[in-house]
Amino acid sequence: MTSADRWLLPDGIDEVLPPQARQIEHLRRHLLDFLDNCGYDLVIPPALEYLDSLLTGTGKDLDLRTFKVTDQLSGRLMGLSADTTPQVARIDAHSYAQDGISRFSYCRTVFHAKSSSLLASRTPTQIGAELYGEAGLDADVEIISLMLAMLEQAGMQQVHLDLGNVGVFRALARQAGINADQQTELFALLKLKCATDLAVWAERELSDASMVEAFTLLATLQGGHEAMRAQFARMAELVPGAADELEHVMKVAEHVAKRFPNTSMMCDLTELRGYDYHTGLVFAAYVPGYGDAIAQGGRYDETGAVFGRARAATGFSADLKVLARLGDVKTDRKQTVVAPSSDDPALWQAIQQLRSQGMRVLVQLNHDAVPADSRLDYLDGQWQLVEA
Ligand SMILES: N[C@@H](Cc1c[nH]c[nH+]1)C(=O)O
Repeated sequence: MTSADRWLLPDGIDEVLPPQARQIEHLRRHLLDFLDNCGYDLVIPPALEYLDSLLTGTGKDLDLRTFKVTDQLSGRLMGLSADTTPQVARIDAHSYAQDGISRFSYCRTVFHAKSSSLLASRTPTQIGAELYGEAGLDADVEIISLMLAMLEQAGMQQVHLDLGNVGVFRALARQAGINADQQTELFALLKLKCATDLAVWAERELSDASMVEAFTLLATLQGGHEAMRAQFARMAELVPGAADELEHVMKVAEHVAKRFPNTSMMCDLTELRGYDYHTGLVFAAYVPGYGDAIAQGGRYDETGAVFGRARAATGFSADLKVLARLGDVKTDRKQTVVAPSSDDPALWQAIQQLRSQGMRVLVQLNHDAVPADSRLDYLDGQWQLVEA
């Protein structure tokens, strides 16, 4: 290993330097205060825990994304948390199981063995909120509104919202009786958003003509919610099990549009992004010039069940570092004071007092040229602030 190699960071792993680190920290405090003002209680789940508890009930995609290590103490396999949501679900179901509605927020580093996209860091700072105990429209509208309001607080402009519903796909798959392998193939085709390939697949794999029509229709369910009405109605006729979920997407879209008239919005039922644990309405926010979602979330009503308490659940997450970069957060420049190096206890007292008032005070060391707004000088028998 050459000395140059020793300083190499692994792919997708970054270090944050001044002044970006200060901006990120400023934004973290601001957004957590905002989430607190909205009634969300901060939780800090462990970064490392036994793999069983970390991955129980979450699905294969999170497993593939999780770094694994052996615990030298117990010999058991542990994992570095790749996503805070299942851990918060466990807190809600088990460690902090309250009656009624629970609201939690979080902000911490998570670790991805495999990054979620070419743009994404393998150590994102995941910030988000989760809401438990309410299955209805109000909870979905609350959490999407909270996500959009938080993005506003982070300085995001021209946010676009995508609404999808994995429940529609699941209801369709159930009715058509397709197996797990066929579902995987379908997922891949829907991700490519190629209606012709999907139609060919449906003709080949399905005998029931109404199911062929339903799958072909699914590939076209993308557009403004008003424009989608007729297609949604046809889909509900073909797949009665999806009718409630379709109606739900429409209602959520109407409510969110009233609160955020300037946010462009699109329903996209071909969008099956998200983790395996999502069960219903899913959503993602985008801004121009950035190819990935800047925040995403959805319903995951089943996750708490494996921890002993199935609860209605919805939430969202974002990467704080991405928000800080795209939102161009302005941090106030603190007034900087330079003080001489001296063992006078009165100088030490004066320095501490200025620091407690929020000023940045540096003690000048040898050859240290500090750009400062003012300096501490000994004048008329006391330490005084003088313009630099
Ligand atoms: N944790 C999910 C988003 C989410 C939060 N709550 C529900 N879903 C993600 O990072 O994609």
